[in-house]
Amino acid sequence: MEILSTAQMRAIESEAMTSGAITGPQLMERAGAAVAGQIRLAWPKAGRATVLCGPGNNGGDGYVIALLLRRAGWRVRVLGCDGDPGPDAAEMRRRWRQAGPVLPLTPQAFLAAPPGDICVDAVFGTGLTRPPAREIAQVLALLPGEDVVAVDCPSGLCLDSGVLLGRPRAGDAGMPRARLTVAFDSPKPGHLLGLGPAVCGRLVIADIGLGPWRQTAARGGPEDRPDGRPGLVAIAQPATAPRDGAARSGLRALLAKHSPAHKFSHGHALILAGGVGAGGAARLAARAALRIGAGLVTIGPPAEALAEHAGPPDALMRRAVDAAPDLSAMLGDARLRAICIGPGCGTRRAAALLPAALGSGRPCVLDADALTALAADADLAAGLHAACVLTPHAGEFARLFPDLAARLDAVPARGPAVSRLDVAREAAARCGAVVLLKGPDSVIAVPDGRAMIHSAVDVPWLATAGSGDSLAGLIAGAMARGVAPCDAAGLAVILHAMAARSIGAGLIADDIPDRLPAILRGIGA
Ligand SMILES: NC(=O)C1=CN([C@@H]2O[C@H](COP(=O)(O)OP(=O)(O)OC[C@H]3O[C@@H](n4cnc5c(N)ncnc54)[C@H](OP(=O)(O)O)[C@@H]3O)[C@@H](O)[C@H]2O)[C@@H](O)CC1
Ligand SMILES: Nc1ncnc2c1ncn2[C@@H]1O[C@H](COP(=O)(O)OP(=O)(O)O)[C@@H](O)[C@H]1O
Ligand SMILES: [K+]
Repeated sequence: MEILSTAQMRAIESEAMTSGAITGPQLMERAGAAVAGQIRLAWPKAGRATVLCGPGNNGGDGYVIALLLRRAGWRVRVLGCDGDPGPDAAEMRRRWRQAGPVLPLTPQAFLAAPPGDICVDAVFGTGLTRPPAREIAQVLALLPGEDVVAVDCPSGLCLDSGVLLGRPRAGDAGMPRARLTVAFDSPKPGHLLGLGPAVCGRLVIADIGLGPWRQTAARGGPEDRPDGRPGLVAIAQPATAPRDGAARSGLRALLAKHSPAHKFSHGHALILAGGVGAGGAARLAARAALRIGAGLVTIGPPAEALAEHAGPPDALMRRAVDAAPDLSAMLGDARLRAICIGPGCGTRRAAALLPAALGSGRPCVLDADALTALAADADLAAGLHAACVLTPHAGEFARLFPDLAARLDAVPARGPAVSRLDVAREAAARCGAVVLLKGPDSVIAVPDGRAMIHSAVDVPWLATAGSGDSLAGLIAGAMARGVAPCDAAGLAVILHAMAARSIGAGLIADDIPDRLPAILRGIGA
């Protein structure tokens, strides 16, 4: 599935209307009908609804919804803004007024009667530019506790970033929480990033017939994009991937093994390990690299720690890597196709080995201590190249790119707010490598501007020691198999979350690699 920025969405909408194939009011009718249809599915018995209509087209959708619910037997109360909402929304408001009044959008009017079974939040959508203020803010503050259906998004959420404008990014006190959000055509970044998933509740993406224009836009080069970004942002969402035929076949294509290949055709991955007592992280990575199908996996600790790796899996090869010359000698074998450096490695060891690893030009995952080493030494960062995948969590990202992290931390006063997508893209462009910014909302960014968002908010058990190590191993294993760095990162985050989801509560990082055979079987790989 693809996601669109709000600028891209507006451009596609305007292209559709300019084509003459569809008018603004028709699009609004489709949007309103989609929301009303979802409400009737979720609440089959007609009840009472309060519909809050804002000053723009989101409000216009609200008037359509009000009218359709009323026709379906609901008792509907509408609170709306004065002023000119634009021609399409004005037409919908006029149609509603033939059926009922528009009360002022004030806390007094809202509290004058019970809100009913549901409140429809059609105040702000993609056009939010600043934090809701005054009476509108007061009304929105009354919504928590009600059953809210949000049109496009809960009002106040910046759909480009997933932050609530005017509020600290982490704070969620009193934030709006919809039970259901119906958005149009494609998800926006804010549905998946930051607080988006928590405030949107169940997200339904409604098709309103813009597909042909979206596809035209998707073919355009960077210069064609309204926000100057190349192409559209691809989304990898594990919750939909297993059911989505195209996504499944995409995963299958990356994972398939064909006869008559031999083990070296599936690549050899080297997982560099740390010193005595620090081998667990690298072993988790190595196990994951084996499970994702690398033909061979070698773990490379210093000689003094080699004995620690004598236990299973027996499939794992061991070879001492004491210093950079040992690594360079190993990398003389062209069959060694990918390197993973960082998990449990120790910062000094990572710093010592990185020049040889990066200088080889081999696909390379840099995680944990390798990222810390990188942050401390600009010369090391100069060796990064397009086949490198950096896998920082938020803390490591802040060490590597303190200025970008500071922009992300600032309280967003205006929309669109800076997003994790923006900073990951900037970081990738700056360092010339793939950046996987980890978290419940992981972002994968490629130096040319392509990006993916992967939401794993439903698997909080992934936040456990060693989980990132297994992810790094999955990426290294996939790259050893010849999967492109960006695809390897995307594939790995999907499989990682699918494995975690299938384990559920009680998950520890050791379980993740061992769950892969079942997951791969399910995909049909
Ligand atoms: N794109 C599509 O394909 C389709 C889109 N559709 C619908 O249109 C929605 C987008 O409509 P929209 O562009 O009119 O913006 P919307 O979110 O209604 O609000 C913006 C208005 O509020 C204002 N404003 C902003 N912030 C404010 C604040 N804090 N406090 C007060 N005012 C504030 C802002 O004006 P400003 O003051 O910034 O100049 C503007 O007037 C979209 O979410 C979807 O529901 C569907 O109908 C059909 C298909
Ligand atoms: N709340 C969360 N929900 C879902 N996934 C998460 C959450 N927090 C972290 N993750 C994922 O778990 C992994 C944790 O990696 P990391 O922070 O490097 O852990 P470690 O260093 O202990 O291995 C990453 O893949 C990250 O995307
Ligand atoms: K809304």
